[in-house]
Amino acid sequence: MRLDLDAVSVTLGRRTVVHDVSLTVPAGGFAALVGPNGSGKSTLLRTLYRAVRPGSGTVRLDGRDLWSMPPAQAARSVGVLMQEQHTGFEFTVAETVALGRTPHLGFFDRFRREDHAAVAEALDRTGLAAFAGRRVGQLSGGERQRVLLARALAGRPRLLVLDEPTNHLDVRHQLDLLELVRDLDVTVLAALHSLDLAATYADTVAVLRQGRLVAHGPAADVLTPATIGEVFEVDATVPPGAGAHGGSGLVLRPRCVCPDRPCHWSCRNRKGTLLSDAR
Ligand SMILES: Nc1ncnc2c1ncn2[C@@H]1O[C@H](COP(=O)(O)OP(=O)(O)OP(=O)(O)O)[C@@H](O)[C@H]1O
Repeated sequence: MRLDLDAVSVTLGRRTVVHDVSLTVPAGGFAALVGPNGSGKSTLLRTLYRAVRPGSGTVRLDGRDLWSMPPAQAARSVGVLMQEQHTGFEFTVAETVALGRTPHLGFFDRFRREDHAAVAEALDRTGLAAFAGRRVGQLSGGERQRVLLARALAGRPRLLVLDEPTNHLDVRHQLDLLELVRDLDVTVLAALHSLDLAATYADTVAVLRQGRLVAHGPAADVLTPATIGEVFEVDATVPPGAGAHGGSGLVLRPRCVCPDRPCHWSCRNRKGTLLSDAR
């Protein structure tokens, strides 16, 4: 399913936090969304699962306006793994994953064979089949994250929206999750904080800064020292040979931007100047 964002802007309260973002992810493509804290990644993703309506611009799935679709059709098309998503701790893993079938069921419908099959497949793909009868409240944070991914997959979405999906996961499970996502026959837009994971797994990387899209393209073109240094306000270098085995190859160090504007808290700490001294 092709995803097109066309000049999407979002205003929250009185502040416009996403400005005129246009980008396309082709059917089956995997785009990573990177940017500093507060740059608007989650807000942009929320427009894709109809949690926040754009103030202007359109979101289209295979050419159809997502916000004009019946809600159930939109819910069937888009699977979501949000940051800090809550689950009923008393439910078992299988019951939680089964909730992913809700958009496919009418109010009085019982589970059909295809619903059971979708749940079993999602449990299997995420390595949770052995956990099916465990209560979600008895799982670790990382295991719960996998349950939420399985719930999203159980809906057999055609667009998967992931907001920091590797939160809580150890390094092995971060790689497992992104390998799984990359190999799905699904279009993916994922906010990621790790530039290395974005470079390794995504087909393209979109960079947001203060709500504006500043670059979108293959990682090698986008994750350059100049762009990343400017957007994240860090010193970025690529040592010779770095990146040859995957990842961005970037080595990042904090940068002092004090001459341009009030001293950032981290460089103030490095210089040993306390906030109270600076006032
Ligand atoms: N409900 C809200 N009302 C007003 N402003 C909000 C609201 N939610 C978020 N914001 C602001 O919108 C901006 C973008 O937030 P958003 O969560 O989209 O950023 P982000 O890039 O996902 O950040 P992070 O990397 O920290 O998760 C931030 O400045 C945030 O303070």
